[in-house]
Amino acid sequence: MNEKYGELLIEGKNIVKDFKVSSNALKQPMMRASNDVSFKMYKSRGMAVVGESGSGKSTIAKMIAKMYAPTSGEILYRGRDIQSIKKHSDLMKYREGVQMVWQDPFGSLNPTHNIFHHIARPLKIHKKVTPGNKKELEERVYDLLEQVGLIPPKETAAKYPHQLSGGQRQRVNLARNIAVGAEVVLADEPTSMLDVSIRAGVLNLMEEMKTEREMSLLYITHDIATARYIAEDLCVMYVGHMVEWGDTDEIIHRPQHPYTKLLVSAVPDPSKSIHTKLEGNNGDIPLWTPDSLGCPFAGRCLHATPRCSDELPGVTKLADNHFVRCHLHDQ
Ligand SMILES: Nc1ncnc2c1ncn2[C@@H]1O[C@H](COP(=O)(O)OP(=O)(O)OP(=O)(O)O)[C@@H](O)[C@H]1O
Repeated sequence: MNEKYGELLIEGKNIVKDFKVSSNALKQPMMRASNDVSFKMYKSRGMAVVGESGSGKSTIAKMIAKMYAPTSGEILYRGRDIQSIKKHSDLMKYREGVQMVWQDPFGSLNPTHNIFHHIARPLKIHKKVTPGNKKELEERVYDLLEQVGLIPPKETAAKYPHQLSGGQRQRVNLARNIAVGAEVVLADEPTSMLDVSIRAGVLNLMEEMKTEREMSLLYITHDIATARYIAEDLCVMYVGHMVEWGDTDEIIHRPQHPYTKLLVSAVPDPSKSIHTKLEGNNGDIPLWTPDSLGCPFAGRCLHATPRCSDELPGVTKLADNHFVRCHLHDQ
Protein backbone atom coordinates (compact mmCIF):
# COMPACT_ATOMS: atom_id res chain seq x y z
CA MET A 1 0.00 0.00 0.00
CA ASN A 2 1.77 3.17 -1.03
CA GLU A 3 1.29 6.88 -1.45
CA LYS A 4 -0.10 6.59 -4.97
CA TYR A 5 -3.41 5.70 -3.34
CA GLY A 6 -4.00 9.27 -2.24
CA GLU A 7 -4.58 10.85 1.13
CA LEU A 8 -3.29 8.73 4.00
CA LEU A 9 -5.70 8.89 6.96
CA ILE A 10 -4.72 6.11 9.36
CA GLU A 11 -1.35 4.45 9.65
CA GLY A 12 -0.54 1.58 11.99
CA LYS A 13 3.17 1.17 12.70
CA ASN A 14 4.51 -2.04 14.23
CA ILE A 15 1.61 -2.39 16.64
CA VAL A 16 1.86 -4.88 19.47
CA LYS A 17 -1.03 -5.55 21.84
CA ASP A 18 -0.71 -7.80 24.87
CA PHE A 19 -3.64 -8.78 27.08
CA LYS A 20 -3.52 -10.16 30.59
CA VAL A 21 -5.00 -13.64 30.55
CA SER A 22 -4.29 -14.83 34.06
CA SER A 23 -3.64 -13.24 37.41
CA ASN A 24 -1.79 -16.40 38.46
CA ALA A 25 1.91 -15.50 38.35
CA LEU A 26 2.89 -19.14 37.74
CA LYS A 27 0.91 -19.22 34.54
CA GLN A 28 1.85 -17.19 31.47
CA PRO A 29 0.09 -13.97 32.40
CA MET A 30 -0.02 -12.32 28.98
CA MET A 31 -1.16 -13.21 25.50
CA ARG A 32 -0.16 -11.32 22.37
CA ALA A 33 -3.24 -10.41 20.34
CA SER A 34 -1.34 -8.25 17.80
CA ASN A 35 2.28 -8.68 16.83
CA ASP A 36 4.08 -6.17 14.61
CA VAL A 37 0.96 -5.09 12.75
CA SER A 38 1.45 -2.27 10.22
CA PHE A 39 -1.02 -0.91 7.68
CA LYS A 40 -2.15 2.19 5.86
CA MET A 41 -5.71 3.34 5.30
CA TYR A 42 -6.42 5.86 2.58
CA LYS A 43 -9.29 8.16 1.78
CA SER A 44 -11.85 6.53 -0.52
CA ARG A 45 -10.26 3.11 -0.17
CA GLY A 46 -11.23 -0.06 1.69
CA MET A 47 -9.04 -2.43 3.67
CA ALA A 48 -10.49 -5.81 4.58
CA VAL A 49 -9.08 -7.76 7.50
CA VAL A 50 -9.75 -11.47 7.18
CA GLY A 51 -9.00 -14.35 9.51
CA GLU A 52 -10.50 -16.96 11.78
CA SER A 53 -11.97 -16.23 15.19
CA GLY A 54 -9.37 -14.98 17.63
CA SER A 55 -6.91 -13.84 14.95
CA GLY A 56 -6.92 -10.30 16.33
CA LYS A 57 -9.13 -8.53 13.80
CA SER A 58 -11.38 -6.73 16.29
CA THR A 59 -8.41 -5.80 18.47
CA ILE A 60 -7.01 -3.76 15.57
CA ALA A 61 -10.31 -1.91 15.08
CA LYS A 62 -10.64 -1.27 18.81
CA MET A 63 -7.13 0.17 18.97
CA ILE A 64 -7.90 2.49 16.05
CA ALA A 65 -11.12 3.47 17.85
CA LYS A 66 -9.04 4.27 20.95
CA MET A 67 -10.83 1.64 23.02
CA TYR A 68 -7.50 -0.06 23.71
CA ALA A 69 -4.05 1.46 23.73
CA PRO A 70 -1.32 -0.46 21.87
CA THR A 71 1.32 -2.04 24.11
CA SER A 72 3.90 -0.69 21.67
CA GLY A 73 3.93 0.78 18.21
CA GLU A 74 1.88 3.69 16.95
CA ILE A 75 -1.39 4.50 15.28
CA LEU A 76 -1.30 7.80 13.41
CA TYR A 77 -4.34 9.76 12.27
CA ARG A 78 -3.37 12.32 9.67
CA GLY A 79 0.16 11.95 10.97
CA ARG A 80 -0.63 12.40 14.67
CA ASP A 81 -0.17 9.59 17.19
CA ILE A 82 -3.70 8.95 18.49
CA GLN A 83 -2.35 8.23 21.98
CA SER A 84 -1.44 11.89 22.20
CA ILE A 85 -5.09 12.88 21.66
CA LYS A 86 -6.24 13.62 25.21
CA LYS A 87 -7.98 17.00 25.26
CA HIS A 88 -11.77 16.59 25.29
CA SER A 89 -12.27 18.74 22.19
CA ASP A 90 -9.57 16.82 20.28
CA LEU A 91 -11.10 13.50 21.35
CA MET A 92 -14.52 14.66 20.13
CA LYS A 93 -12.96 15.59 16.79
CA TYR A 94 -11.31 12.18 16.57
CA ARG A 95 -14.53 10.35 17.41
CA GLU A 96 -16.30 12.43 14.81
CA GLY A 97 -13.77 11.51 12.15
CA VAL A 98 -13.27 7.86 13.08
CA GLN A 99 -16.44 5.89 13.69
CA MET A 100 -17.18 2.25 14.43
CA VAL A 101 -19.98 0.03 13.10
CA TRP A 102 -20.66 -3.10 15.14
CA GLN A 103 -21.70 -6.59 14.21
CA ASP A 104 -24.98 -6.36 16.16
CA PRO A 105 -26.99 -3.46 14.74
CA PHE A 106 -29.56 -3.73 17.52
CA GLY A 107 -26.97 -3.50 20.28
CA SER A 108 -25.86 -0.08 19.02
CA LEU A 109 -29.37 1.36 19.21
CA ASN A 110 -31.34 2.30 22.32
CA PRO A 111 -34.67 0.44 22.26
CA THR A 112 -36.41 3.21 24.22
CA HIS A 113 -35.74 5.91 21.63
CA ASN A 114 -37.08 6.29 18.13
CA ILE A 115 -34.95 6.51 15.00
CA PHE A 116 -35.28 10.29 14.86
CA HIS A 117 -33.54 10.51 18.22
CA HIS A 118 -30.72 8.21 17.07
CA ILE A 119 -29.87 10.41 14.09
CA ALA A 120 -30.60 13.74 15.77
CA ARG A 121 -28.34 13.03 18.76
CA PRO A 122 -24.99 12.83 16.95
CA LEU A 123 -25.99 15.84 14.84
CA LYS A 124 -26.54 17.84 18.04
CA ILE A 125 -23.54 16.50 19.97
CA HIS A 126 -21.15 17.17 17.11
CA LYS A 127 -22.80 20.52 16.38
CA LYS A 128 -23.75 19.67 12.81
CA VAL A 129 -26.98 21.69 13.03
CA THR A 130 -27.79 25.14 14.42
CA PRO A 131 -28.67 24.71 18.12
CA GLY A 132 -32.43 25.16 18.70
CA ASN A 133 -33.31 25.11 14.99
CA LYS A 134 -35.90 22.31 15.00
CA LYS A 135 -36.78 22.63 11.32
CA GLU A 136 -33.15 22.35 10.22
CA LEU A 137 -32.67 19.31 12.48
CA GLU A 138 -35.77 17.59 11.07
CA GLU A 139 -34.74 18.26 7.49
CA ARG A 140 -31.25 16.96 8.14
CA VAL A 141 -32.52 13.77 9.83
CA TYR A 142 -35.00 13.03 7.02
CA ASP A 143 -32.37 13.75 4.40
CA LEU A 144 -29.91 11.35 6.06
CA LEU A 145 -32.52 8.60 6.29
CA GLU A 146 -33.28 9.03 2.62
CA GLN A 147 -29.59 8.91 1.77
CA VAL A 148 -29.27 5.47 3.35
CA GLY A 149 -32.39 4.19 1.64
CA LEU A 150 -34.76 4.35 4.62
CA ILE A 151 -37.89 5.63 2.95
CA PRO A 152 -40.31 7.16 3.54
CA PRO A 153 -38.02 8.99 5.99
CA LYS A 154 -40.71 10.55 8.20
CA GLU A 155 -42.31 7.20 8.90
CA THR A 156 -38.96 5.53 9.53
CA ALA A 157 -37.94 8.32 11.92
CA ALA A 158 -41.04 7.70 14.03
CA LYS A 159 -40.28 3.99 14.43
CA TYR A 160 -38.38 2.28 17.25
CA PRO A 161 -35.40 -0.03 16.60
CA HIS A 162 -37.44 -3.23 17.16
CA GLN A 163 -39.78 -2.16 14.35
CA LEU A 164 -36.96 -2.27 11.79
CA SER A 165 -35.24 -5.24 10.17
CA GLY A 166 -31.56 -5.97 10.93
CA GLY A 167 -30.53 -4.46 7.60
CA GLN A 168 -32.55 -1.31 8.26
CA ARG A 169 -30.98 -0.96 11.71
CA GLN A 170 -27.51 -1.25 10.22
CA ARG A 171 -28.52 1.49 7.75
CA VAL A 172 -29.47 3.69 10.72
CA ASN A 173 -25.98 3.11 12.14
CA LEU A 174 -24.40 4.03 8.82
CA ALA A 175 -26.59 7.15 8.65
CA ARG A 176 -25.08 8.20 11.99
CA ASN A 177 -21.59 7.85 10.53
CA ILE A 178 -22.60 10.04 7.61
CA ALA A 179 -24.35 12.50 9.98
CA VAL A 180 -21.14 13.36 11.80
CA GLY A 181 -19.09 13.45 8.62
CA ALA A 182 -16.90 10.44 9.48
CA GLU A 183 -13.93 10.02 7.20
CA VAL A 184 -12.90 6.62 8.56
CA VAL A 185 -15.42 3.85 9.25
CA LEU A 186 -14.34 0.76 11.16
CA ALA A 187 -16.89 -1.94 10.38
CA ASP A 188 -16.55 -5.08 12.50
CA GLU A 189 -18.42 -7.83 10.68
CA PRO A 190 -21.26 -5.45 9.87
CA THR A 191 -23.35 -7.96 7.94
CA SER A 192 -22.67 -11.24 9.74
CA MET A 193 -25.86 -11.02 11.81
CA LEU A 194 -28.03 -10.06 8.84
CA ASP A 195 -30.02 -12.36 6.57
CA VAL A 196 -27.99 -13.30 3.51
CA SER A 197 -30.67 -11.68 1.32
CA ILE A 198 -30.11 -8.21 2.77
CA ARG A 199 -26.32 -8.30 3.21
CA ALA A 200 -25.64 -7.10 -0.34
CA GLY A 201 -27.74 -3.97 0.18
CA VAL A 202 -25.77 -2.95 3.28
CA LEU A 203 -22.45 -3.71 1.58
CA ASN A 204 -23.56 -1.63 -1.42
CA LEU A 205 -24.28 1.27 0.89
CA MET A 206 -20.84 0.96 2.49
CA GLU A 207 -19.27 0.80 -0.96
CA GLU A 208 -21.12 4.03 -1.84
CA MET A 209 -19.93 5.66 1.38
CA LYS A 210 -16.40 4.78 0.33
CA THR A 211 -16.57 5.92 -3.26
CA GLU A 212 -19.05 8.80 -3.16
CA ARG A 213 -18.31 10.21 0.30
CA GLU A 214 -14.64 9.30 0.05
CA MET A 215 -14.61 7.49 3.37
CA SER A 216 -11.82 5.13 4.29
CA LEU A 217 -13.23 1.76 5.26
CA LEU A 218 -11.85 -0.94 7.52
CA TYR A 219 -13.92 -4.01 6.85
CA ILE A 220 -13.48 -6.90 9.26
CA THR A 221 -14.85 -10.17 8.02
CA HIS A 222 -14.61 -13.93 8.03
CA ASP A 223 -15.78 -13.86 4.45
CA ILE A 224 -13.02 -13.46 1.90
CA ALA A 225 -15.61 -13.31 -0.90
CA THR A 226 -17.17 -10.08 0.39
CA ALA A 227 -13.70 -8.68 1.11
CA ARG A 228 -13.12 -8.78 -2.60
CA TYR A 229 -16.31 -6.94 -3.30
CA ILE A 230 -15.75 -4.02 -0.95
CA ALA A 231 -12.02 -3.58 -0.32
CA GLU A 232 -9.10 -2.82 -2.61
CA ASP A 233 -6.63 -3.94 0.05
CA LEU A 234 -6.70 -7.19 1.97
CA CYS A 235 -4.89 -8.16 5.12
CA VAL A 236 -4.89 -11.82 6.13
CA MET A 237 -4.39 -12.32 9.87
CA TYR A 238 -3.34 -15.42 11.74
CA VAL A 239 -2.97 -15.44 15.53
CA GLY A 240 -2.32 -11.71 15.75
CA HIS A 241 0.08 -11.63 12.81
CA MET A 242 -0.39 -10.21 9.34
CA VAL A 243 0.67 -13.15 7.20
CA GLU A 244 -0.17 -11.76 3.77
CA TRP A 245 -1.43 -8.37 2.62
CA GLY A 246 -1.83 -6.11 -0.36
CA ASP A 247 -4.06 -5.99 -3.41
CA THR A 248 -7.23 -7.97 -2.73
CA ASP A 249 -7.68 -9.47 -6.21
CA GLU A 250 -4.01 -10.36 -6.49
CA ILE A 251 -4.06 -12.19 -3.14
CA ILE A 252 -7.27 -14.05 -3.86
CA HIS A 253 -6.09 -15.11 -7.31
CA ARG A 254 -2.47 -15.78 -6.37
CA PRO A 255 -2.29 -16.45 -2.64
CA GLN A 256 1.30 -17.05 -1.52
CA HIS A 257 1.12 -17.81 2.21
CA PRO A 258 0.09 -21.40 3.02
CA TYR A 259 -2.58 -20.03 5.36
CA THR A 260 -4.06 -17.74 2.70
CA LYS A 261 -4.07 -20.69 0.29
CA LEU A 262 -6.02 -22.67 2.86
CA LEU A 263 -8.48 -19.80 3.34
CA VAL A 264 -9.01 -19.31 -0.37
CA SER A 265 -9.41 -23.03 -1.03
CA ALA A 266 -11.88 -23.29 1.84
CA VAL A 267 -14.17 -20.81 0.15
CA PRO A 268 -14.63 -22.19 -3.35
CA ASP A 269 -18.21 -21.08 -3.19
CA PRO A 270 -18.33 -17.30 -2.70
CA SER A 271 -21.58 -17.61 -0.77
CA LYS A 272 -19.80 -19.58 1.98
CA SER A 273 -17.65 -17.99 4.65
CA ILE A 274 -15.03 -19.22 7.11
CA HIS A 275 -16.80 -18.87 10.42
CA THR A 276 -15.60 -22.19 11.70
CA LYS A 277 -12.11 -23.56 12.23
CA LEU A 278 -10.76 -24.66 8.87
CA GLU A 279 -10.57 -28.33 7.99
CA GLY A 280 -7.55 -30.02 6.46
CA ASN A 281 -4.85 -28.67 8.75
CA ASN A 282 -2.58 -30.59 11.00
CA GLY A 283 -2.37 -28.65 14.23
CA ASP A 284 -4.11 -26.46 16.76
CA ILE A 285 -4.28 -22.69 16.73
CA PRO A 286 -1.55 -21.69 19.21
CA LEU A 287 -1.93 -19.26 22.11
CA TRP A 288 0.62 -16.58 21.26
CA THR A 289 2.52 -15.01 24.13
CA PRO A 290 5.24 -12.35 24.23
CA ASP A 291 7.77 -15.22 24.53
CA SER A 292 6.48 -17.28 21.60
CA LEU A 293 8.94 -17.92 18.81
CA GLY A 294 8.71 -18.67 15.13
CA CYS A 295 5.87 -18.45 12.66
CA PRO A 296 2.44 -18.74 14.30
CA PHE A 297 1.27 -20.99 11.46
CA ALA A 298 4.20 -23.44 11.76
CA GLY A 299 2.18 -26.05 13.68
CA ARG A 300 -0.44 -26.23 10.94
CA CYS A 301 1.76 -25.68 7.92
CA LEU A 302 2.49 -28.60 5.58
CA HIS A 303 5.70 -26.88 4.42
CA ALA A 304 7.12 -26.01 7.85
CA THR A 305 10.84 -26.55 8.48
CA PRO A 306 12.61 -26.37 11.88
CA ARG A 307 13.41 -22.74 11.12
CA CYS A 308 9.68 -21.93 11.03
CA SER A 309 9.33 -22.94 14.68
CA ASP A 310 12.31 -20.83 15.78
CA GLU A 311 12.21 -17.65 13.78
CA LEU A 312 9.38 -15.27 12.90
CA PRO A 313 9.62 -14.70 9.13
CA GLY A 314 10.41 -11.19 7.96
CA VAL A 315 8.34 -9.31 5.41
CA THR A 316 8.91 -10.18 1.74
CA LYS A 317 7.68 -7.81 -0.93
CA LEU A 318 6.33 -9.87 -3.83
CA ALA A 319 4.94 -7.02 -5.94
CA ASP A 320 4.24 -3.31 -5.65
CA ASN A 321 1.27 -4.05 -3.40
CA HIS A 322 1.70 -7.66 -2.27
CA PHE A 323 3.57 -8.72 0.88
CA VAL A 324 3.99 -11.97 2.74
CA ARG A 325 5.55 -13.18 5.97
CA CYS A 326 6.72 -16.71 5.22
CA HIS A 327 10.09 -18.44 5.18
CA LEU A 328 9.14 -20.06 1.85
CA HIS A 329 9.55 -16.61 0.33
CA ASP A 330 12.46 -15.10 2.21
CA GLN A 331 15.37 -17.25 1.05
N1 LIG B 1 -10.05 -7.36 26.48
C1 LIG B 1 -9.41 -8.50 26.29
N2 LIG B 1 -8.81 -9.14 27.32
C2 LIG B 1 -8.15 -10.30 27.13
N3 LIG B 1 -8.02 -10.92 25.93
C3 LIG B 1 -8.60 -10.33 24.88
C4 LIG B 1 -9.34 -9.10 24.99
N4 LIG B 1 -9.80 -8.76 23.76
C5 LIG B 1 -9.38 -9.75 22.92
N5 LIG B 1 -8.68 -10.68 23.58
C6 LIG B 1 -8.04 -11.88 23.01
O1 LIG B 1 -7.28 -11.46 21.89
C7 LIG B 1 -7.39 -12.41 20.83
C8 LIG B 1 -7.86 -11.71 19.58
O2 LIG B 1 -9.22 -11.34 19.79
P1 LIG B 1 -10.06 -10.54 18.70
O3 LIG B 1 -11.42 -10.32 19.24
O4 LIG B 1 -9.30 -9.36 18.26
O5 LIG B 1 -10.12 -11.60 17.50
P2 LIG B 1 -11.04 -11.62 16.21
O6 LIG B 1 -10.18 -12.07 15.09
O7 LIG B 1 -11.72 -10.33 16.06
O8 LIG B 1 -12.09 -12.75 16.58
P3 LIG B 1 -13.65 -12.88 16.19
O9 LIG B 1 -13.68 -13.08 14.70
O10 LIG B 1 -14.10 -14.08 16.95
O11 LIG B 1 -14.30 -11.60 16.61
C9 LIG B 1 -8.32 -13.51 21.32
O12 LIG B 1 -7.54 -14.58 21.78
C10 LIG B 1 -9.07 -12.85 22.44
O13 LIG B 1 -9.46 -13.80 23.41
